[in-house]
Amino acid sequence: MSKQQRSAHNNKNSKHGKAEGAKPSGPAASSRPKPSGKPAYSREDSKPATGRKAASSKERPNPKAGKAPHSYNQKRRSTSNTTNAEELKSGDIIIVTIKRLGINGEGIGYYRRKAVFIDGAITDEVVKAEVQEVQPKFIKAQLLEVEKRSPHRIEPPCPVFGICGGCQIQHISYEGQLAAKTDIVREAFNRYAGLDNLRFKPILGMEHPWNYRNKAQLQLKRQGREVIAGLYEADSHSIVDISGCPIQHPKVNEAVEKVKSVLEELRIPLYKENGSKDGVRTIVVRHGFQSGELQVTLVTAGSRLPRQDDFVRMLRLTMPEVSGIAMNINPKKTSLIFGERTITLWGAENMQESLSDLQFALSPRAFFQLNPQQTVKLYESVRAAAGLTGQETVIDAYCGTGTIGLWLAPYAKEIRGIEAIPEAVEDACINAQRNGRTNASFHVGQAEELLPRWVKDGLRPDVIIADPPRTGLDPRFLETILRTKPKRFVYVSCNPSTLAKDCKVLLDGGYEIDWVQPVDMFPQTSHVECVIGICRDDT
Ligand SMILES: C[S@@+](CC[C@H](N)C(=O)[O-])C[C@H]1O[C@@H](n2cnc3c(N)ncnc32)[C@H](O)[C@@H]1O
Repeated sequence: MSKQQRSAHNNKNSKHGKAEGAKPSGPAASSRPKPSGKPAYSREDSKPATGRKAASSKERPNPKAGKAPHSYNQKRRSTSNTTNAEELKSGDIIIVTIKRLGINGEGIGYYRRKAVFIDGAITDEVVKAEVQEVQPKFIKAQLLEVEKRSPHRIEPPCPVFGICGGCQIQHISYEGQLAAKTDIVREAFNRYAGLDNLRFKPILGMEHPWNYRNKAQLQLKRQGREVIAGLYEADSHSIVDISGCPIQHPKVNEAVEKVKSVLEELRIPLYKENGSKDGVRTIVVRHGFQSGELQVTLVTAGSRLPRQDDFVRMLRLTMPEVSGIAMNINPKKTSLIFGERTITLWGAENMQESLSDLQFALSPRAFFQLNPQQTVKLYESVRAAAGLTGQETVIDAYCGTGTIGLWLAPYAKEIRGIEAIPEAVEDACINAQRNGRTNASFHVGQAEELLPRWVKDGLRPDVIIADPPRTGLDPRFLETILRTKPKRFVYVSCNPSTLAKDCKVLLDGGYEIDWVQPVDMFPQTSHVECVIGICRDDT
């Protein structure tokens, strides 16, 4: 695939760098559910969807204990279940039966028909909780004591669970987590698309649901001489040290420690240290599970890294397996981790990794699924949903480094990928060539702009696949699907709310959902990935 074959289009408004983790990032959709017969709530959409959230109170109970951190009797104001929900005040004590888990892993029950959100409570438990916030449509309460315990309640193994915002449901057995995630998806379709009879395939879980993350993306602070790398505590900007994080691969943890020690040793300034606007903001480490390679990227606020040569020399000595060291410059204060400019400080511009028998080049800013073991299951589900015969023209929208398109290329006539990040498209083109996928091309652009343009120029895709960030599909993209009427549409999503809302638009436009396949890409967190096969018969 030559560079000339790529589209020149490169829109400045791309959601660069938003894709970590849990495809991680970007706010969840802000639209509110329409009033229904059920008690309404919309908090799940008002929370930032970093995927790394937990209970918000400073005086947070440890959800594993099922006991209050302070005496419940001392705080008691009212345990009456006869108080009107409107009359409740902060500090009141209520007893709630938990009906299900919400999208952020919180227990949801009802008090006088008003939804109550309680972090750390589990479905079917009866809990005592202290009211923290009373809003017109919901109540937020803090777990004090578990009166009736779920058989799925377990001791969370991580010492910072409940403080670090990374995992939300370590206190639930893995079996319970899988069931809860399926319920979260069902509830989203029920609430946002009015569908309660969809065919759900059993969720695809992991045999060992730990050490699965191939990438760490950590904020930095200095404590004395020591550099601390971690995640933000939920609802705050205080950084929690996550050394030895049990969902990250040990090689990733080890690499983070080494980068920290070099930053410490060389006293390289961190962002905002001593009032400076320069310095290192974030460290990003990615590990190739198959290749064994390690890619280290420092995200800096300024365009110069103090003691850059010493940093490279020392890091290579400490970490001989490092394959590339890069610096990404992000001068702006936004929720995006990466800025637009990346400079290779040493080694390879992109890291090598493989999935099954496919080889991939990955540049620092390009998205790659965080859980390689589950990615193979995810992509096989996409293949099943696409129903290819070898004759189809397939659009791989939001294609990243071309992974889905290249997975499907042997089963289709032509693959055309669209991706907003130029480096990821360069990677995808290299990947197509390296894997001999001559029927695949990849193009820089916004999916909602490039697809309509291609359709205007006469393209009639048979199958469209979309794997957007958490924000879901742009209305222009949905409108193009409805106008173009591909036989099949495959939606890969990490946000059940936006997924269900977008599917509703397609269903109203004549499509039908074949099945829903939940895939657990992020064990111990409340996130759930889904592949949905959607089709129409009138084309
Ligand atoms: C969840 S990732 C999926 C990547 C790929 N399908 C995979 O499995 O690795 C979403 C991708 O969409 C890209 N993206 C975000 N907004 C976009 C837009 N409006 N148009 C095209 N690509 C976009 C991101 O850069 C990211 O690479």
